[in-house]
Amino acid sequence: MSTTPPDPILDIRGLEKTYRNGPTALGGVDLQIRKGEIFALLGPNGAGKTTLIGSVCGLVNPTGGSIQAFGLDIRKHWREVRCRIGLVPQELSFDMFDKVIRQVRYSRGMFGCAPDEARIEEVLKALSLWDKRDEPIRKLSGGMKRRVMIAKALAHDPDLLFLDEPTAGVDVELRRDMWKQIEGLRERGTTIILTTHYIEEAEEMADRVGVINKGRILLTDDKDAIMAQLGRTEAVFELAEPMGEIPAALSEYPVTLEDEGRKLVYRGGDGTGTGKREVAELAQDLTRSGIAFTGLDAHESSLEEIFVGLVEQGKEEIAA
Ligand SMILES: Nc1ncnc2c1ncn2[C@@H]1O[C@H](COP(=O)(O)OP(=O)(O)OP(=O)(O)O)[C@@H](O)[C@H]1O
Repeated sequence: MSTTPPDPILDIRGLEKTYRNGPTALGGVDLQIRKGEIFALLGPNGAGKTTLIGSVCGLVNPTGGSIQAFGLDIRKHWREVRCRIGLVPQELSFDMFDKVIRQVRYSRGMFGCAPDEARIEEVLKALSLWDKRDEPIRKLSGGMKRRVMIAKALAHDPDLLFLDEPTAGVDVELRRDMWKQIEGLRERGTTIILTTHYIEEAEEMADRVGVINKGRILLTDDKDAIMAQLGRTEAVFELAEPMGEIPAALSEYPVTLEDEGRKLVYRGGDGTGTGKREVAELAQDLTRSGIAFTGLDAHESSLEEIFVGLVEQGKEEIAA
C-alpha cells in the first residue's frame, strides 16, 4: 500500500544511514511528500524518524541514497534548499535569558534571510506570542516555549516544515491548541511533516500517514484509505447459551464463534460506519431468532491497532 504523489515537494530515494559504531538507523527509505499536505510519520522509539528528518535538514549525513527538495538535489543546492526548510526539533533549544522577539529575529538571520520586522510580527501574532515578545524566554510556560520554537522555525517563511514530536509531553488542552496552530499553517500553504508517538495526533491532523520501524517504511497511504481498508468494527456478543454452530439466519454476516460457542464475534465494516450499522442489524436478527445475549462489546479498530499490528507483522517478517 503506497501512494506516490506526482511532482513531490520532497523526494527521498533509497536513503540509508549507519551511524559510526552504531546501528543502521535507516535501511533504504523511499518517501515522497506532496505539496501542501500534512504527513505524519509514525513509529516507535528508535525507528529512525529523527534521523530521517535530520537527513533532510542537513543535521545528519546520510550514508546512501538521495534527497531532492523542491526538485533540487539537497547536497548540490544546499543553500537554496536550506532557506526553504524549517525545523521544530524535539528538544527546546534557545537562550533562555534572551527575549522572545530577539530569538525569533536571530533565527531568521541564521537562514541567511534579510531582516523583516513585518514577518516577525506576523509570526508572533499568529502564534499568540506578540504580547510576550519582550519577555525573557525562561519566564514563559512550557507551552509558550514550544510556540517560540515554532516561531523560530517559521521566521524565514519556509515552504516545508518539519515538526519532530511537536506535542510530546504537553497536556491535552495545549496539544489541541498546537493542532489548531499547525492547521493554520497548512491553510497558508506550508507543507508539514510531523513525527509523533500519538496515534490520535495522526488520526486528527494528517492527510497521509507513514509508518516507520527499524529504519524501514512499512506503509504510506492516505489516512482515510488506511482507515477504510483496515478500520474494522469488532463486536463481541456474549451469548446466554453456548451455540454449536452459526444458524442459517446469520450466515450472511461475517461472524465466528469463539470461546467454545459462548461468544459470537462480528468482524467487518470498512471504517465508514457500515460495521456499526451491520452490528445493529445483527443484534436485531439475533433477537428475532430467539438467541439471547447477555453482553455486547463493540469497537472500531483505530489507527493505533493498525499501527501496532503492522509493527508486530514487521517483527515476524524480520524473524522469519
Ligand atoms: N548520533 C547517533 N549516534 C549513534 N546512533 C544513533 C545516533 N542517533 C540515533 N542513533 C540510533 O539510530 C536509531 C534511530 O534513532 P532515531 O533517533 O532516528 O529514532 P526515532 O524514531 O527518532 O526515535 P525517538 O522516537 O525515540 O526519537 C536508534 O537505534 C538510535 O539509537
